[in-house]
Amino acid sequence: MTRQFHKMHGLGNDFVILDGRTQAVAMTAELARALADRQLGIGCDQLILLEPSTIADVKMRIWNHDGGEVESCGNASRCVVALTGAETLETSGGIVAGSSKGSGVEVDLPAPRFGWDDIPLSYPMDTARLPMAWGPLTHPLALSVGNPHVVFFVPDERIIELDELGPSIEHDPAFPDRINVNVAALREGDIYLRTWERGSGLTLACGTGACATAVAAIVQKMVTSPVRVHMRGGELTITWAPGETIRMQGPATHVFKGEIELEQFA
Ligand SMILES: N[C@@H](CCC[C@H](N)C(=O)O)C(=O)O
Repeated sequence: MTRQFHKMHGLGNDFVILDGRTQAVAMTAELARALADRQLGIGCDQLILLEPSTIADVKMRIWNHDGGEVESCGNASRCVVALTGAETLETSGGIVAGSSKGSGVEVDLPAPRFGWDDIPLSYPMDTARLPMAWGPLTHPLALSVGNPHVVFFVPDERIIELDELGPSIEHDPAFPDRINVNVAALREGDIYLRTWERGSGLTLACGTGACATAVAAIVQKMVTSPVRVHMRGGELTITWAPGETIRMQGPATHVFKGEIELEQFA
């Protein structure tokens, strides 16, 4: 039996979106991994499944490239708002509000939490194991914007070998559920960001990473809100003040829709 899917991206962070409200989709880690596979499946950073919700317009479930189901996805939130016209999304990381604005989409993520449950406020970094390029690290902050992020401010994000150290920080015992790793530099009042994503590796953009990094910079008075966050796939504008939800503004692109036989992956 074929299922319809949509291929979308937010600044090159790409998604396969299946609507489980109109067709039966029983998602598993194995099936998500198979669909996300860029050689053997459709290919994406995250697999998104829409389901009915009793507390929002739609429930959005998210699986990373490795098949792990996670709490939140900023770029996908904009894509789902653009695709469905939903104004509220239920995620396991909290309720996301959104609306299409002109050529872009604006979403509000839940207010951030600094150091939560058993996550330290500041990552207990053994800086001795960091290459010199990481420079004199300012306060690496761990925070949740629905999903977990650690943010390092470095002299120049472009020279950081994130594919080397990203995995070891992602899997550090300090983060029992693993973590998304952000390295950012400040230039002319803007943030320049690269993210090693939990379960998906280096991506062209990370919406929740942009939100977490902007919040970490604002709370340490390194920038003022609203702030532009530049990533390899493009830029987002983040607006936040302590105690508030986090507003993210940026594009959502529909690439194509297709059909696929899920049973082939059984
Ligand atoms: N790319 C997404 C984040 C997707 C989930 C993240 N990798 C995690 O494991 O929490 C975004 O745009 O926020």
